[in-house]
Amino acid sequence: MANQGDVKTEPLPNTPPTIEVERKFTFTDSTEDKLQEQGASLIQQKTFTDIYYDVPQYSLTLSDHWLRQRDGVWELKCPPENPTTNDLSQVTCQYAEHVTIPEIIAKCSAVLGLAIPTDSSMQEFLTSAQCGQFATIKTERKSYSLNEFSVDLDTADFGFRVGEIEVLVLEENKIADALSRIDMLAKTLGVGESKKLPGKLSAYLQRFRPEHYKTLLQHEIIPEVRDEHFFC
Ligand SMILES: Cc1ncc(C[n+]2csc(CCOP(=O)(O)OP(=O)(O)OP(=O)(O)O)c2C)c(N)n1
Ligand SMILES: [Mg+2]
Repeated sequence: MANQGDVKTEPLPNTPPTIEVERKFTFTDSTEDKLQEQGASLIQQKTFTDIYYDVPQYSLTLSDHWLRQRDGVWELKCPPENPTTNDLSQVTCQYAEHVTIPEIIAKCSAVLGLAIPTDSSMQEFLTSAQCGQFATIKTERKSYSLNEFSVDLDTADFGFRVGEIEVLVLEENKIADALSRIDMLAKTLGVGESKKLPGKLSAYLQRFRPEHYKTLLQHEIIPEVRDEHFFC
């Protein structure tokens, strides 16, 4: 995660992308007790709003590129250059997170096959690419810290709840190790599901953008969302 604090600062140029290795899980009231038993401390409780963007043909999300503004700050989550593939990558996600505008424009333009100058503003990029908003999600997040892990318990405004264990790594050769450490913690917390769980955006699309959801599901970009994933 990047730039989620209350103070919005422009990221420094040439900030290397961090790689987020994360695993989603379904949480219950007892999850917080288990976290605290393991020595986790509640470090933050906050609310934020994400606005996601794509072109009408869904080209960005079909390429697993997730362009959003979180409380007004631009972020792009996309696959790392060299993702790790092993058994644990079936239940865990790896994303590079870009936060500098030139990088975001370069990555998105490449996916869209457009030559948009990287010194454009985001507004110029959106107009040239015909890119618009497709989802707005308000999340209440409780963040726990446990050793190198960050554990987020998210409740979205449309009745969807999901937990995430996350480790940030700076180099791709550290991904495999992060995957197995996340797996150990998931088992300790009793949340070691055997397949990927959908996140908030997948659930949002299933409920509010069925055409977009069906297209991403058919291309195996997102996992299937079932009714039991919602709590109201
Ligand atoms: C299990 C799974 N869910 C969603 C996707 C598609 N997808 C990938 S990124 C992505 C964008 C949303 O990322 P996510 O981590 O679910 O949101 P959030 O927790 O609010 O952001 P954070 O604070 O962690 O930055 C999507 C839909 C996928 N490939 N696999
Ligand atoms: Mg996440």
